[in-house]
Amino acid sequence: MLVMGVVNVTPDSFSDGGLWDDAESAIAHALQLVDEGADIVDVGGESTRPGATRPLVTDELGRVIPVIEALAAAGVTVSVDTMRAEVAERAIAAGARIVNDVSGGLADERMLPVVAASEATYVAMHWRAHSHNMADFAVYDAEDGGVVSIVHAELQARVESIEAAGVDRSRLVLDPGLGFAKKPDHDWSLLRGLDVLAGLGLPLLVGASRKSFVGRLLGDRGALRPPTERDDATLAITTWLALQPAPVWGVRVHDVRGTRDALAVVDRLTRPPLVE
Ligand SMILES: Nc1nc2ncc(COP(=O)(O)O)nc2c(=O)[nH]1
Repeated sequence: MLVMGVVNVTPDSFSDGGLWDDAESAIAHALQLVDEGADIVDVGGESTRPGATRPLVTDELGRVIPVIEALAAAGVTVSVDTMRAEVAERAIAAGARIVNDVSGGLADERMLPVVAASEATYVAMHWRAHSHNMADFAVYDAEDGGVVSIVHAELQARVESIEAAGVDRSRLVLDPGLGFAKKPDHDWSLLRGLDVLAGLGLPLLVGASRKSFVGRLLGDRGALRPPTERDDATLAITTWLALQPAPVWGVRVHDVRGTRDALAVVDRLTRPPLVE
């Protein structure tokens, strides 16, 4: 299971906005995550939390490109977290080897041609435009099999479009998009239904870290547990994922050190004994 560390170079991300919205501190934080055991660093310049105002492309580029250049030059495997083709293109040129597109190619019609023209790995996440329209959620409950079967079908459709655009499936990773156009119950159902999504035959990336469905579980009297106090519960999810018969390709996390600790424990307890 790969560990993808999150570096949001944004002033307004939901869990760590503004902590390192300048290149120098973002680079330092990313290198620290690598020291703590991150296999990949995911650099994002646009907050995806509900209601966030979109930065200009120039602002998003200004945030992520200097960070990606420095990290790639330092030998770090970098993914760029962007919905914009221009940002993906410039990030690949700067050394990013993965394009992490929360829209799965739906937000920018130029994205798939850009990815097709590259050798980058493409993470396509399940997403719905205008995903915070409450009406979107009802459909998950209306149909039998619920959210898992609908996300499976919608991801399958994305895979077909992505392949048709010339991106070989060997470069594809899928992601259920926890917290995007879903209610908390849907997120928990998707975690429990990852084996169904694995039936798509592609690696899965899971981004549960600090998400609001975790905050709601831990909160009391209706209040959400604050994002920075959700890491322990996130580790429990990561541990549970690592114990599944077919563990996912990777987890996208803020707490890399804790994740590595949890995976070390799982490995020690599940590793076949050298001698009986
Ligand atoms: N592939 C993928 N990318 C993502 N990017 C941002 C966020 C929002 O969380 P953040 O604000 O902590 O980055 N979540 C995901 C996710 O779940 N999967």
